[in-house]
Formats: sequence, C-alpha cells, structure tokens
Amino acid sequence: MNIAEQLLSGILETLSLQIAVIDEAGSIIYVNQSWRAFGLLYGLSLDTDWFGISYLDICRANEDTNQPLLLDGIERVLSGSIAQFTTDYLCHTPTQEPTWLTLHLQPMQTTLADGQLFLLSLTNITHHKQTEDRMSALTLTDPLTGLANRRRLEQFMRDEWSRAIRHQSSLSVMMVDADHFKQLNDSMGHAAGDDCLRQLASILKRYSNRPGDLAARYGGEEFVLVLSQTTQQEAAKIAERIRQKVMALDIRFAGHRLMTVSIGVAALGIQQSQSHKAQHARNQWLNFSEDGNLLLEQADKALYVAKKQGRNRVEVYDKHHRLTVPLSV
Ligand SMILES: Nc1nc2c(ncn2[C@@H]2O[C@H](COP(=O)(O)OP(=O)(O)OP(=O)(O)O)[C@@H](O)[C@H]2O)c(=O)[nH]1
Repeated sequence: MNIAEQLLSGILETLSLQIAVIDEAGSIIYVNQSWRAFGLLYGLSLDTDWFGISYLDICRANEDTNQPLLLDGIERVLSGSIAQFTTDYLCHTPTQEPTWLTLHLQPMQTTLADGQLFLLSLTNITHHKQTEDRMSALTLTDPLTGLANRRRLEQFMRDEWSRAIRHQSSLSVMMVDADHFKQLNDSMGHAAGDDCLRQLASILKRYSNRPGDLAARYGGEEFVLVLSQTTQQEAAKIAERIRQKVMALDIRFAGHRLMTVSIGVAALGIQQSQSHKAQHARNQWLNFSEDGNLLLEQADKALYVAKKQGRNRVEVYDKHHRLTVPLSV
C-alpha cells in the first residue's frame, strides 16, 4: 500500500460511521471496522467474513429492516431507477438499548469493478432522536405546571373525539377556572399565585391517570380535564370531587377568602340506533371529527354559567342541548 492508500484505509477503519460496499446484486464486497464492531452486538465476531453475503438477505432476515419501504428503496438504487436512498429505522440489537440508524445508499464513483459498486452507510442518530423527543415534549408541556399545554390539548381532543365516535364511547371534558384569582395574586403576590396554580394542577393530574385522559393548562388560571369513556354523570361527580379537593387545600387570601374553582362540564353522548338515517348522521359526524372544539366550547359555556351563579360550583352543559351523536350498532 502506498501512503495515500494507507491513509484512506486508516480513515475508513477509524470512522464511527458503519460502511459497507455492495455490488449490483446487493452482495457485500467490503465492510469497515465500525460495521464489524456493530456485528459484535449480534454475537458475531470481529473476524466474521462478510464478503459475498447478500445485504438484502440480511435485511429480510431482520424484523427491524424487513420493511417493504426499506427493501424497495435499496432495490431501486441497485437497479438504477433512483439515484440514492435514505431512511431512518429503529434497530433492536439483542444486547443493547434500541438504536436509531440512518441508512444511506448511493452508487460509488469508481472504476474498480466491472459492474457498479454502491456505498452503504449506517449512522447512529439515537442521540438526535432523543433530543428531538425532549424538544417536542417541551413544546407540548406547560412549563409552570408540567401539565399538557393548549397545543397538546388540541391534538389530544382531535384524536379522542374521533376515537369516541369510531368506538361509540362517551367522552367528557371539564373546564376548571380558579375563582377571583386576580384578587389572590394581588393579596398573596404573583409567586404565591404560581404556587397555587401548581397545587391546582397536581389535583387535576391525579384525575387523569388513564391513557385516554389528559389534564392541560388552557391558559392563565384556566385548566381542562379530558376524560375518555366517561359519561356526563361520571364527569360531573369527578368535577364535584375536584371542587372539594381545591377547597381542602385551605388556601386563604384577601382576609379570609378561600381559594375555590368553578367548573363547566360537557360530554359527548352516544345514541345507538340501527336505522339508515342514524348511519347517515353518523357518517356526517365522522366527517366532522376534527371538531373536538365543540365540546370545549360547551364546557366553557357551562363554566360561564357557574361563574354567573356565584362561583365555587359545578355546572353541566344543558343536557337537553348537549351533543348527541347518533351511532349505528
Ligand atoms: N400567578 C399567576 N397568575 C396568573 C397566571 N396567569 C394568569 N394569572 C392571573 O389570573 C388572573 C385572572 O383574572 P381574571 O380573568 O380577572 O379572573 P378572576 O380574577 O379569577 O375572576 P373570576 O374568574 O371571574 O373568578 C389575572 O390577574 C392574571 O394575571 C400565572 O401564570 N401565574
């Protein structure tokens, strides 16, 4: 080997990137040190002879890579129908935490072999994925209380609304608003006000344990609790318990005023029917399924009534006007 060749070989063997060179049939011609080291995680030795093994067969034999999209991408590059292919996949090795890998394949510019050669690289992107997950959790969380923020709530409502209609199950939401909070802030100070909001949030968190439940900060001193598979009556009972738990915090301000909340409850009712008319109406509702906001608006109207009626109370959206989706069975 001359100096340039030694240098090149040194670079390839030192790279953390896993590299393989494959031919038009997908057979491996070369793998670097990182590729061999990754093989250790599957119980292979560093001396494993990779030469001549079909990379396509390796992919087909592994659950993580036996995906139509991935195999199709590789085959299309090898046949020359696309110039290059990149995809991310989650790799479960038998011996370590799942690893996110980016697979990239493209033809090489070389005259070494009779046919075309291709450079295949696998880059570990687990660290980037974890950062991405942390960032997206941050953008969906309210920093003061740790509850979901409004953006997360909107996503969640859309999903739960269409799930409730599809599965013909009930869905309740409640809007919880601290009473006279401006006065509380004025008499106790903003920092103490923040602490009260955190205590209120932790009560709501306790009532949102199932996967279909969510406690969110809607804004300011207003919160929303979404309860899947919960009827209007059940939600009203929970709302009443929450109201009492807030009183039991025994937070006093402006002389002797007790911190309380007003709560508005609204629920999606289900009316089961086999009629053609009901089927038609159901399809119309399904088309309407992005509109979980309707329930929030109704809970907000009920909350307005609770405030008007003197605060520290639970109001349920008028049951004669509540949303009733006709569903076929
Ligand atoms: N400490 C604190 N206060 C907040 C926060 N967000 C909103 N607020 C305060 O909450 C108060 C809400 O006031 P209003 O909308 O008048 O409502 P209220 O005084 O609770 O009156 P009612 O809702 O009618 O009982 C305002 O003074 C806001 O400054 C926050 O993050 N921390």
